[in-house]
Amino acid sequence: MDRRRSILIVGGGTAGWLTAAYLAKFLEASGQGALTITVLESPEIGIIGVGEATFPTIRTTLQFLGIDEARFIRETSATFKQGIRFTDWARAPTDGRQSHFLHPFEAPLHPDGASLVPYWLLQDERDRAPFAEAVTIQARVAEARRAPKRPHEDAFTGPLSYAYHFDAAKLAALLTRRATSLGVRHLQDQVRQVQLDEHGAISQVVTDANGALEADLYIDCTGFRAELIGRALKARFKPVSRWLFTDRAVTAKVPYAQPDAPLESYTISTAHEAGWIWDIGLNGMRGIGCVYSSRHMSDERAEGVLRSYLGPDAEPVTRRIAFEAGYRERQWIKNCVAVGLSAGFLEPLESTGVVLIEAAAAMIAEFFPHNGPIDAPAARFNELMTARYDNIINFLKLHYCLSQRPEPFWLDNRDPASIPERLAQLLEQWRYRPPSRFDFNLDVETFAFFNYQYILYGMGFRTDLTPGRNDFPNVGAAEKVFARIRAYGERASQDLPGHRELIEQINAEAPLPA
Ligand SMILES: Cc1cc2nc3c(=O)[nH]c(=O)nc-3n(C[C@H](O)[C@H](O)[C@H](O)COP(=O)(O)OP(=O)(O)OC[C@H]3O[C@@H](n4cnc5c(N)ncnc54)[C@H](O)[C@@H]3O)c2cc1C
Repeated sequence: MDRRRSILIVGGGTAGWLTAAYLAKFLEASGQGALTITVLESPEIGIIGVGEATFPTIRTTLQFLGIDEARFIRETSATFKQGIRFTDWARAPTDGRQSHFLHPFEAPLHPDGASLVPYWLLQDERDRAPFAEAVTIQARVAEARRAPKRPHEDAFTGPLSYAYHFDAAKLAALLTRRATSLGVRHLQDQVRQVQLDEHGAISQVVTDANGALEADLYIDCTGFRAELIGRALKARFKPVSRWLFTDRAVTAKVPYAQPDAPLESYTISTAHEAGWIWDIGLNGMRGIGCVYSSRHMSDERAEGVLRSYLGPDAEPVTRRIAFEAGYRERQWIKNCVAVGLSAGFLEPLESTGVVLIEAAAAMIAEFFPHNGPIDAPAARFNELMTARYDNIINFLKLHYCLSQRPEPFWLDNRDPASIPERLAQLLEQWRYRPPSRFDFNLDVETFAFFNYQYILYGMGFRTDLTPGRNDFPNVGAAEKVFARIRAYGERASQDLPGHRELIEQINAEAPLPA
């Protein structure tokens, strides 16, 4: 067959434009430029416009797309993200005293192939350094409000791993420009009807202004509306609310109190009685959202929790978003594949929405059948994506089920019946040994063993190695490495530029020609 195959992407949020740009670039990069790709989006419906925090994979994706890092930072009001700081998750504040721990992106230092983790576990709990601070210099650097890189360093790389916080609407606009420059066709229109053929595949989508449109592959990026995969093809949605309870968010954007207010290079996640609050420092604005379980908290109470977090002087315009935690087990059916919120959404914790889009886009690009049945990759795609969702559920649940907070939401989260079986098995094993890379199948994981270690030991989980203490004889050598991490961390906190300073410097540079 020498006819060019065509792809119609319905939806122009992060999912639609990232997938479009990725496919266009991949096909160009691999010299197979024989496809037509169209994005159809409805300006009336608009995009969800949340999703401001990302995971380090985004650097590789943006670099692959050929987007200049400085331009990306300027055009999306982006800041650097070195991890997440969890406040009041392990226990509720007492007498106003809060507890916190950091989940940094940088893996624990692993000198000469030997893990430091057993040696940290065997230290005296009463006076050892917090886990993240003991095993990586990134904790000190982030807490000192330093950037993960210096201005002269190459794009998308630096001494420390990082992702970004950005304005989601501005990212969609930037991706639109990039995708169209790669040859993606852009239609602004609304799909009113999706027609199926006698085999149950999509035969055409009917739009207001462009009539009926046909393609070989339809990519559903219509967000929670799931117009193609859900409404037309009736792909079953698998709710996961028995494990993950949050289902609402009330969000606000607020200006900084002063132009030189501290700019954190981590997402602040503060637990409350029935969920948590995200606080994301963008350039010029803070994005804040209160995530909660409607079974445990009313909408009015959630708004009150958000307002008291913001303080008496803030007058935010708030927005309420309802979601149902879950995903579609069949995300690729016949000639339709879903990417983004139409495929599933768990909750905002640990910023997995955009990572799942990146994973799906990369898989569609590599699997794309240039000839033969268009649904040939469907079974494998569905297997890999659902495994990814299931594994993320385990990681998210870990944050909730280890908490010692006393409120009903947190007690319900500790109920063994609410803990997925695989996670319960792992937790049992981790009482006797720390998480290992062999616990996970990396092809279908978003989070590695060390991400689990940061959460476990940040939350105060105990892995008891004391009966086998003699199996870890290199205490002296380990202590020297801990001291080196401390010293390097202090030096890096002096040497690296301030986070706000670096963001301001990048924004002050002359923009590149378009
Ligand atoms: C409260 C909340 C917080 C989140 N926080 C994060 C986070 O911090 N990090 C992260 O990675 N992810 C986060 N996410 C997920 C993230 O927002 C999404 O993964 C991401 O924005 C992608 O959305 P989307 O493109 O699938 O959908 P949308 O942005 O909703 O886009 C849907 C598109 O489809 C179009 N459309 C719909 N129906 C039609 C039709 N009939 N005809 C034509 N066009 C149509 C719309 O116009 C729009 O262009 C969060 C999600 C929620 C709900």
